[in-house]
Amino acid sequence: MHEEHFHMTAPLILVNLKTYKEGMGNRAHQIATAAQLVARESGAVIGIAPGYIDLHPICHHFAIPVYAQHVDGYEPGARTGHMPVEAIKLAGAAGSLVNHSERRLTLAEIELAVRGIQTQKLSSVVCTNNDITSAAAAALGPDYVAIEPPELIGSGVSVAKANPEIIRRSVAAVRAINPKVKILTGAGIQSGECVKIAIDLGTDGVLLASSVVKAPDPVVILRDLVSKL
Ligand SMILES: O=C[C@H](O)COP(=O)(O)O
Repeated sequence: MHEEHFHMTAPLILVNLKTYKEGMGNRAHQIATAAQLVARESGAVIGIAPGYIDLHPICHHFAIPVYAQHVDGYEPGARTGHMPVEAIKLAGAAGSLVNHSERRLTLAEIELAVRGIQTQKLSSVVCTNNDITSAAAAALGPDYVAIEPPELIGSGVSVAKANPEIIRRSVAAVRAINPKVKILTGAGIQSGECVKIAIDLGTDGVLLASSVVKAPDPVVILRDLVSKL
């Protein structure tokens, strides 16, 4: 999956399973099955970011981009409880989120993780909370910056509708620093309309979680999310 993913220009719908009970084990496989089905029938690029335990089996059973939720930039070696980039690559991951709002890192750690991901030729998605941190993240040259206002995460209120200004400002800030960096936005994304607003504001896709992970039938939500692409 790696090569196609790097060269893709289509918008990315990236579903983070977080540590929701509804996103673990069999349910992670159910969401991956739904993502693959909807991606195939729509032509959209739908990736998922499962927990580490589910990363390897999902990478090997599904032809969708699979991301780790976090990675450490350290070299493999005498460290305990860390996740080297080499480990997620061996598991088959396409890349990793870095600095998610629920897994914040120091600036030095973000830089180390982005370099490690680049060295392994995987895809990096650096999460940010506003336009200023988006500009700082863009200076590190990741594949994606994902702007998510923390107060809207998991709220059911869509950033695309509640705060389109922060998306606009972040797109401008990232483009001014490095126009090659792609942009995702997230927090409360739940429908095709949210995705359309995000794309129309100049982003390259969305990062979302609860609306898909907690849905009784993830296929229904995923079909709606890609309906206006
Ligand atoms: O990683 C995903 C984001 O934190 C958004 O979460 P949410 O879609 O539940 O608001």
